[in-house]
Amino acid sequence: MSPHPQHPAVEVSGLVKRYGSVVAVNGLDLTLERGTVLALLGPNGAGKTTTVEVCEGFRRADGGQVRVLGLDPRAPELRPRIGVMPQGGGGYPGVRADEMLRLVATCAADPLDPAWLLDVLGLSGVGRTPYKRLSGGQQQRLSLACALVGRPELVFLDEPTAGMDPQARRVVWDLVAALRADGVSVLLTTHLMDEAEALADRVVIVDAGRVVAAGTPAELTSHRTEEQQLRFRARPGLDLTLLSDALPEGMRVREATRGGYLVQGRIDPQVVSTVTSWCAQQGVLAEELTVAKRSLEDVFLDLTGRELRS
Ligand SMILES: Nc1ncnc2c1ncn2[C@@H]1O[C@H](COP(=O)(O)OP(=O)(O)OP(=O)(O)O)[C@@H](O)[C@H]1O
Repeated sequence: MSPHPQHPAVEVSGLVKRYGSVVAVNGLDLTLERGTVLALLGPNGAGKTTTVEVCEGFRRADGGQVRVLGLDPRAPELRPRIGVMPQGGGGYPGVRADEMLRLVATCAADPLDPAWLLDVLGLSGVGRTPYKRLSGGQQQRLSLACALVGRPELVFLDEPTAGMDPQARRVVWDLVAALRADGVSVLLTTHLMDEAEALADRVVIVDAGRVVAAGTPAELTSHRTEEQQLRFRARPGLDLTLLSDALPEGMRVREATRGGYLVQGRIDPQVVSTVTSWCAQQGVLAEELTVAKRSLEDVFLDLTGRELRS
């Protein structure tokens, strides 16, 4: 056995964080294994940023345990080993993009070449542009470059692709995949289900400061393996009582959006036939009929509800 067993990159247990009377994080547990990517998903105000900021050492926990690379998150020796991309940029308004990255690079023992990193992130053309004149997506990419230039073992990315166009998002996704391939551990927050599905080894869904589900994207979406969805479009307001009676017990049918119908349960060929025959009896053509398993977004909405958060 190794004399220095490797600790997980991040270990959080029973984390509690309050802001006055607001309980932002309420007994949250998560583990980020080394060399893997973990995505924290949750509605607005769920406590994702607060959790990440405690792990980064920027906020003090009110309760629970947090270890980062086996250390207290506020330990000074962690600074050169972690990279942080905060939500919403954080650069000095007048500093030029390349100056800012070079400045951060000087703090690292063995930094990446800033010019190369600017090029990888598609920022070479704006290297001389002051931070305040960069677009939101360019500021985000510069912030990511600053998080990575010191060759960290662990990076925290808070909504790394927020405000980016699809091309820039793709560059960031490729970069995160490359980091993982290099053995870097990544803890990211996102609202994008496709981002979590594409990048993360594990997804932790948080709501109201607590974990409501955790697993690989495949585990989360196949939690109820027999559960599938049949969707079709038809004229709005169809009376679904007869269809409901004709379907096997346990199947649910509803008009999920205006004219968009959803049948949930174990979808087999007989069910598809029942739905199309019923449509024929109603004299309607079922358009865009598809059968699919539950997506990560369906799991997320089932767990966290469909109403908007303030
Ligand atoms: N500095 C603060 N002072 C007071 N309350 C705060 C502060 N920061 C966050 N909160 C509150 O704590 C709760 C959790 O916020 P947090 O930013 O951690 O959530 P989040 O999941 O990151 O949300 P979002 O997806 O909108 O970024 C919210 O109710 C928020 O209003």
